[in-house]
Amino acid sequence: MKRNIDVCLSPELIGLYDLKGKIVVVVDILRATSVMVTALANGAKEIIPVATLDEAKSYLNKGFLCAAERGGAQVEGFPLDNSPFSYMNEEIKGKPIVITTTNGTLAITKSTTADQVLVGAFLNIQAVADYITKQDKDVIVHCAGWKGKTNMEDTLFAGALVELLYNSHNLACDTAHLSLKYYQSVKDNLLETVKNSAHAKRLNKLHVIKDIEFCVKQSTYDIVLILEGKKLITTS
Ligand SMILES: O=C(O)[C@H](CS(=O)(=O)O)OP(=O)(O)O
Repeated sequence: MKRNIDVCLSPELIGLYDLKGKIVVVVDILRATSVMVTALANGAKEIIPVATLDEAKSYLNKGFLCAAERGGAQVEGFPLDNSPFSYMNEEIKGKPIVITTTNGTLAITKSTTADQVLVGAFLNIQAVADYITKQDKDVIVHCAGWKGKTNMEDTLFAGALVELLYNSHNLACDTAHLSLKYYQSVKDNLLETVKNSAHAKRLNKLHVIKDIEFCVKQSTYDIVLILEGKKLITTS
């Protein structure tokens, strides 16, 4: 029997969805979930996503390696920022990393009533789709958006995942149709499309164009991130 896939376009709307018994895939392409996938693919032990700076500070005071970003910029006093390129070095290998960002970590903390919480990015989209097809569960893609608003790049990821799961999952509601059609209309020109997003323009002011180019690459990493308690780890 086919399962269902639905798309929630903002954390402000997640209360309208019943997450119980379902897999939720949280996505924040620019850049939180792309960073998390990159960090675990490059040897970090686990990611501890936290919603607030105060929580991150308490981990920092205990000696954890911490990343904090607000408004796209690294928060003073924290050693790591929100660029995937900061997670490709020896410093992170084998270590837990605490991350708080403007949108992505909030979406994760709002998803915890689900049966399973996965973290998705274009960087691991095929691995996420393959994992889901082996589970017998309905799926909700939870787009982190930007400060409660819908955004282009997370909606495009949702559409791409709907396309990959089209044969195993029914489209539960209109947002699944919308995101699929939107993705299919621009998928041959994904980078140029995302470069025109409001989020990319905000980040461009911070000179992170290479981050955007990296974050739209598909299936660079063959790993799946799953939330266990408060930690994101790779599934075995
Ligand atoms: O650093 C990022 O990529 C963004 C910054 S913001 O949304 O423009 O403030 O944070 P994220 O939580 O990864 O969307």
